[in-house]
This record gives sequence, structure tokens and C-alpha cells, in this order.
Amino acid sequence: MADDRKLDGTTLDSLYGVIESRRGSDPTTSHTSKLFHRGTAKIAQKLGEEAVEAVIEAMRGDNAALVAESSDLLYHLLVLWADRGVRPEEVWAALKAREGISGIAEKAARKGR
Ligand SMILES: N=c1c2ncn([C@@H]3O[C@H](COP(=O)(O)OP(=O)(O)OP(=O)(O)O)[C@@H](O)[C@H]3O)c2ncn1[C@@H]1O[C@H](COP(=O)(O)O)[C@@H](O)[C@H]1O
Repeated sequence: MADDRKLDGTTLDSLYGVIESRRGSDPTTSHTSKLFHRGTAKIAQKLGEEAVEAVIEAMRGDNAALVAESSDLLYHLLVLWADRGVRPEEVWAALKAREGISGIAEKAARKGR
């Protein structure tokens, strides 16, 4: 059976491509275009709201709702990246650079600086 648990950016990369393609689209027919028109502060606010909703579903123990809210959260995060001109590969590279470095060790090194 294929292992579909591995982390790869393919789905997020392709969603980012769709989001980028919505620049200049009609905001009455594209939710992404509507968000771009509303600006960074509104997109950031939506991201925060989706994060809170994901937290609420996790605390309620509703995993199906957590999956749905996580999808909303990731979509709005990608819209924020696109709005700010951040490319997914920059984030993938930052994550890659952390591979094999424990968060505990990284925090201890930061405190020592
Ligand atoms: N993944 C998503 C996605 N996730 C959530 N949403 C929308 O995000 C909205 C969140 O609902 P809210 O009521 O909170 O948002 P809102 O209507 O702006 O509300 P207010 O800010 O006014 O309170 C809903 O309309 C969802 O449909 C998404 N809209 C689009 N996508 C993806 O983006 C692609 C392009 O979408 P369009 O730009 O709409 O063509 C789609 O094909 C999808 O793949």
C-alpha cells in the first residue's frame, strides 16, 4: 500500500499556482481575488480566524472538523504568502534547513546567543 503520509509540497504548490492565477480575476467570482482586493490586513485577519477555528475543533475532539478548518487555514496562509510575495519554495527551504535539528536543541542554542 502506498504511504500517503509523507510530507511533500505538491498539493500546496499547486494550490499556490491557482491562487497566483487569480490575480486580476473578477472578485465577484473568485474568493481569492476578493481577498487580494481586501488587502494584507484582512487576509491576515482571516488567517487568524481560521487558526482559532482549528484550535477550537481540536479541543472539541472533532477531527473531521479539524481537517476542514486546517484546509481553510492552509488556503488562507497561501493567500497571505502570495499577497506578500513569499514563494512556497522559500518556506520549503526554511523547513529543509531545520531537518535533523531538534526544536529543543535549537531553542537552547538561541538562548545561549
Ligand atoms: N481552498 C480554498 C478555500 N478554502 C476556503 N475558501 C473560502 O473561504 C471562505 C471563508 O468563508 P468566510 O465566510 O470566513 O469568508 P468571507 O466570505 O470572506 O467572510 P467575511 O470576511 O466577510 O466575514 C469561504 O467562502 C470558502 O469557500 C476557499 N476558497 C478557495 N479555495 C481554493 O482556491 C481555489 C480558487 O478559488 P477562487 O479564487 O474562489 O476561484 C479553489 O478552487 C480552491 O481550490
